This record gives sequence, C-alpha cells and structure tokens, in this order.
Amino acid sequence: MVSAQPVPFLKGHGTENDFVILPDPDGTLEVSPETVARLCDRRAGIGGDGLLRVVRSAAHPEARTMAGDAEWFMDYRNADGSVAEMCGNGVRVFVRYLERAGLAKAGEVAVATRAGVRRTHLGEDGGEITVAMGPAALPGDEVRVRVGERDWPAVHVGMGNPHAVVFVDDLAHAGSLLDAPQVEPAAVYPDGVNVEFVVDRGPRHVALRVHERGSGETRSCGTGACAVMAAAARRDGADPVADGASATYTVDVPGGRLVITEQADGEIEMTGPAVIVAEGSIDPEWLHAQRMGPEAPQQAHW
Ligand SMILES: N[C@@H](CCC[C@H](N)C(=O)O)C(=O)O
Repeated sequence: MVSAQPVPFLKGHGTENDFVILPDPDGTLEVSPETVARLCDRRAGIGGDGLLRVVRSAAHPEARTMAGDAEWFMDYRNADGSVAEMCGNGVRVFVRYLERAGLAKAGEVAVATRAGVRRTHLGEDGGEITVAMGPAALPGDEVRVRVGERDWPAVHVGMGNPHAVVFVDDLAHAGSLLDAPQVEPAAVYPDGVNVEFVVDRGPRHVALRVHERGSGETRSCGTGACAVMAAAARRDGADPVADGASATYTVDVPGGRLVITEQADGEIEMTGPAVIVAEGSIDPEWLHAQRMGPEAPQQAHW
C-alpha cells in the first residue's frame, strides 16, 4: 500500500539519544529496513539514532501475548534499519509520546518491548521518567575489546540486548568510534554488540561513551548505562542481590545524566529525561520514492 496521505511523525530524545516516532496504532504500516534508514538519515531524512513505531500490542504479532499487560508495543529499530530487542532511552520517549497523545496518564505505564514488558513511572509534572529495566544478565564470559593498538578486558552484560562494558583510563582512548570496536570472541555476540567505554568520576559516579550496534556512536544509551551500572557495582565489590541492599550510580553520558539503581531483587531502575521536540508529517511522495529503486515491488509499501 502506498500512503497517499501525509504520514504523521514526531521527533524526540532522551539525554540526546534521538528518535523518529511513528504513531501506527493499528499496525497498518509495513516499515522496511531501507525506509527506517532513510527516515533516520540526518541529511536525506528526518534524522535519528533510531525509530520508535507506536503500535497497539494486540495489533502486532510480536506483542500480542503481552497485550493483557501492556496496551502499547514499542517497535524499536536502529538507524540502519535493524531490529533491536530493547531501547532504554526509547522507552522513556515512547511514554512521553503516549502522555502527549492522551494515551497514557501520570502513574504506572507498562510498555511491551521485544525484551518483554517494561514498567515505567510517569510523573505529573513532565519531569523525569523511571523505567524498571529488568535484571542484568552477567554470564561471566571472557571478552576483550580492541580499538587501534589498545585492548581491554570487557564485561559481558545482557539488558535484553547485548553489551560489552570496558573500564578505561580516559574516554579519549576509545578513539573516534567512527568504526565499531573489535570485540572478541565474536561468538559471544552472534547478533552484534553495543560497546560502552567507562571512566570513574567519583564514588558511584561514572561517565561513558558508547558505540551502538546499528547506530554508531550516540550521545546516550539507556540499556548501556544500566549495563555499566551493573558492571561497575560488581567491580566496586557491591552485588545488590547477594548483599540484599540496593546500589545507586550516577551515569554521565555525552548528552546528559541518568541515575540507575539496582534493587536487592535485581531489578534495575533507570531515571532520566524524555523530550518531544517536534511534530510534523512525512511527504507521501518522498516516502514512496524510497521504495522506487530497481528492487522495488510493484505493490510498494513502506
Ligand atoms: N539507545 C538504546 C539502545 C538501542 C538498541 C541498541 N542499539 C541495540 O542494537 O541493542 C538505549 O537507550 O538503550
């Protein structure tokens, strides 16, 4: 189906991790990886680190089983069009969109994701949003990360999506991050990996740079900040689950600050901002043109 009507979109960010938001309540838009990449292109499209399609859980085959717990499904795509399980900053921006559209009210808002249902707390005042991100998985694999001549041991952390956390002396040692860091053994991450470089700023206070799978270096990564918190706590001799005591870390990212608490039951809670910056419509002719290469099917959809 070619949409003849302008297609509504919004643009938002959380600690400058920015997203194109595509409301599609009934799940009627088929958004190809190529179209996502064009929409996220900062010169030829709208621009973003990723895309958040807002679909009713009941209307999406991957989310139907979660519909009883969460009315809305965050169909997240990276800027290159690839699909990811979870996006921490994205969930906050997604909830901000639901609030703005009158689809959610202050209080507890559940969101279905490919990593499962995530519960969020939305305040009355448009302030920060807290997300229960689930527990971190720390399988203990021996992993190394290399950038140019430097290489470091890394901590494998799962936050619904895969991470390698590297503690470095200086964030500049991560280099330009124009290319993905080399992570070995590659077999630990069959679907690719997000890599966080971390320095200490003070007691339970760290800063990071991140290279995201499918998006390159970004100004923030919410799941990455949670992975960093879990790895930093264990490095510092704290294990909230074993200790029976929560631990809170401040995580500075290039685009702002996130506060992460791991509760004694292992749940990791992330608090941070979420902002909608623009609202508009996509020209249907431009969209259609994205599908008109030599490979384009007769019945184009987007
Ligand atoms: N920026 C996101 C993570 C987005 C997905 C990631 N690039 C992946 O492929 O796993 C966040 O805030 O968590």
